[in-house]
Amino acid sequence: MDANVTSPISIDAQQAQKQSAELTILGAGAWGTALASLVEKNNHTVCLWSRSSEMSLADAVQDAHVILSAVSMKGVPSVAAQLKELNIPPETIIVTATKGLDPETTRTPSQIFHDTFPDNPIVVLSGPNLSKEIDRGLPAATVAASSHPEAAEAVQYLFSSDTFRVYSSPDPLGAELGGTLKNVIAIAVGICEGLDLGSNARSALMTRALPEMIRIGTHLGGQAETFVGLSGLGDMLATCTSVLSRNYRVGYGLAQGKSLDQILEELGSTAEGVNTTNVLVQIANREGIPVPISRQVYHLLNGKITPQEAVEALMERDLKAEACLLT
Ligand SMILES: NC(=O)C1=CN([C@@H]2O[C@H](COP(=O)(O)OP(=O)(O)OC[C@H]3O[C@@H](n4cnc5c(N)ncnc54)[C@H](O)[C@@H]3O)[C@@H](O)[C@H]2O)C=CC1
Ligand SMILES: O=C(CO)COP(=O)(O)O
Repeated sequence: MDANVTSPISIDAQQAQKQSAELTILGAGAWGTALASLVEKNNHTVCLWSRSSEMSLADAVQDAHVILSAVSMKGVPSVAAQLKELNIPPETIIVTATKGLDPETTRTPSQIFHDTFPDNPIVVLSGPNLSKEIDRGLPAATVAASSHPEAAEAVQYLFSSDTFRVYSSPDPLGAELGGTLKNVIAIAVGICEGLDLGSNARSALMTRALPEMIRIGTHLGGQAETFVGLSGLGDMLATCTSVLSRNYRVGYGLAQGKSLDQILEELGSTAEGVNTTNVLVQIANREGIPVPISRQVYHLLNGKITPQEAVEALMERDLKAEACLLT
């Protein structure tokens, strides 16, 4: 269900149509709605569009200087394709806030937007940003990353406030992959917590997950240092330690013996880590990248092993030197 049905900021479609919108947000779910509130707080004009809006997509984006996509991964290819039909000017900044991988092509959302709009500046907005905390006005920080520094800066100023601190970065792919890959790790840590394996196990899991994220993230084009920043380690810490995280709750539910279908129905909202795990393992198999933690999550999500067997498989791997971050 779209969160705009019960949204605290309800933007009348016809009124929004008449306004000159600086920013149009596509996707009125939990994250799109929270982002719209942040921008409204800064006195910018924002138009919040969803596929169930009365307003057409063409009307929603016609005056936008910045278009931000906060739809879940499964909606990104079609939203990009619909936008493509609308002759978006090349100076319009396109921001993506989705954390996922396309199952058809294994591309990230920023890669999809870049391929669709090669002349537009693309910015990734990603960080430790649980929307329920943002909705409460609690302090948070995030990253606006782009290979166009002036576009990253524009997005930085659009969203920054006394409760939301935005850092810029020149590494969009690294920022995006950090936010995406940590969802798989949040499922793993949720399992660990659901099994009540203790603080030592949780610490070991999160620490060893970081080189796994860096290994795959750098292979796909991200910069290693980005993964130890807010959009990587920072987001992993937030998501793996909070019951507000839907991905964590997927893992927790699995450890309690619930079926994936039951967990997702109870969540009633997007948990991108499920799809991301499947795509990630597809990439790892294709490219020969070791992803031991993600692989156990994959087996578990696909009903091939029990949570206990996943733990045993990780503990019984060949012994090795801890060595550097990338091994
Ligand atoms: N909720 C959060 O705390 C945060 C979420 N994110 C990411 O933002 C994305 C969206 O998450 P939420 O808003 O939480 O999910 P949600 O489940 O609340 O909302 C998903 C939105 O995507 C839209 N959508 C899905 N398929 C579509 C399609 N084919 N065409 C148009 N719209 C479509 C839905 O209508 C809905 O508005 C996810 O990738 C998530 O990982 C990122 C940071 C924080
Ligand atoms: O990405 C998020 C926080 O940064 C949201 O996490 P969940 O999708 O697991 O709720």
